Amino acid sequence: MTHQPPNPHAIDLDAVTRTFGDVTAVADLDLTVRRGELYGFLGPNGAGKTTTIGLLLNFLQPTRGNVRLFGHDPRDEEVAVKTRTGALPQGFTPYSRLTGREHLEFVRSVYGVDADLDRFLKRVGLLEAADRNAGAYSHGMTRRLGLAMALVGSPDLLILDEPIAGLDPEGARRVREIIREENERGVTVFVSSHQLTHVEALCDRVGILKDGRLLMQSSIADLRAELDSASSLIVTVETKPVPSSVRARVRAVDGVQDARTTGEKLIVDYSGPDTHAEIISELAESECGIADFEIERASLEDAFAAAIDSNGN
Ligand SMILES: Nc1ncnc2c1ncn2[C@@H]1O[C@H](COP(=O)(O)OP(=O)(O)OP(=O)(O)O)[C@@H](O)[C@H]1O
Repeated sequence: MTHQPPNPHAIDLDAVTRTFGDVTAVADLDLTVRRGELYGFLGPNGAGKTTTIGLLLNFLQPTRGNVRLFGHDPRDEEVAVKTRTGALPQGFTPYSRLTGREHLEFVRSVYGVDADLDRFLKRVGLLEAADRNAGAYSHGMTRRLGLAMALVGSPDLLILDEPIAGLDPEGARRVREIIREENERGVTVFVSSHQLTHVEALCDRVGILKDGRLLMQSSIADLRAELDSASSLIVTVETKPVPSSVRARVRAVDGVQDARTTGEKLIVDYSGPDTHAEIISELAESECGIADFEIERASLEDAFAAAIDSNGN
């Protein structure tokens, strides 16, 4: 008998399209998430994140293409997929007449596991409120209850739709910590957000979705390295205005993307570790001279905004 190695991917989307009437929510999406990875699925409102998550959870079916979790198509092998997956969907609302604890008891019975519910309630900070009706929980408490429900079955894959949005700083810190701990014990995590700051410190890799298409995918480390060299040099010149011939010379320096003037300042966008030194020597030799200069580095948040803006806006 030949032994099949386990599929290395927890998630595989192959040319997946999902339309609603004439709206294309997800367009020809290819995306893979390796086992054990912590993947941040980013995009502005309406990008198609919730639709993608609906496809992963088999709440929705693709119009075209294939979805696979651990190598299984959730349409054909729903039980095999569901028993390994814990999910926090975006619109999760608790049953108003059940307590927080009863919600977890329900999930425990569905999964047939012997979970210590107090441990889960404590982890999400709901132990004291566990015997209150969940219908009266605040938004943050509801999200944390949803997260506890996703965890009870000890899943191999967690799919979390905006788990941090709307939480207070303590709630956000707690949820991030839980996500990190789960990932450290080997759980693959797929977490969506419309704010890079919510997931930046957590994720191994991020993908940015817009209009149903993946604009870019990168490890946070690569994104950061790229950005470290993407900066603006802001130069106060000694003699203004800056002649167009000087701007043209600066623009011709390798690594310079743009050079523009505002008042007595010349602003040069550039990338590359040595570019700023070349710009400065070019200007020092010019008729403008340099009175002062500073370097402004782009933030990850800027890059996220730029990636979204650069496409179709
Ligand atoms: N059931 C539906 N019927 C019609 N259009 C839909 C439906 N669900 C989603 N859409 C449309 O698909 C597109 C993607 O929506 P989706 O909810 O997946 O985006 P999102 O990235 O999750 O946005 P948000 O961050 O606002 O939750 C939007 O244009 C939305 O209006």
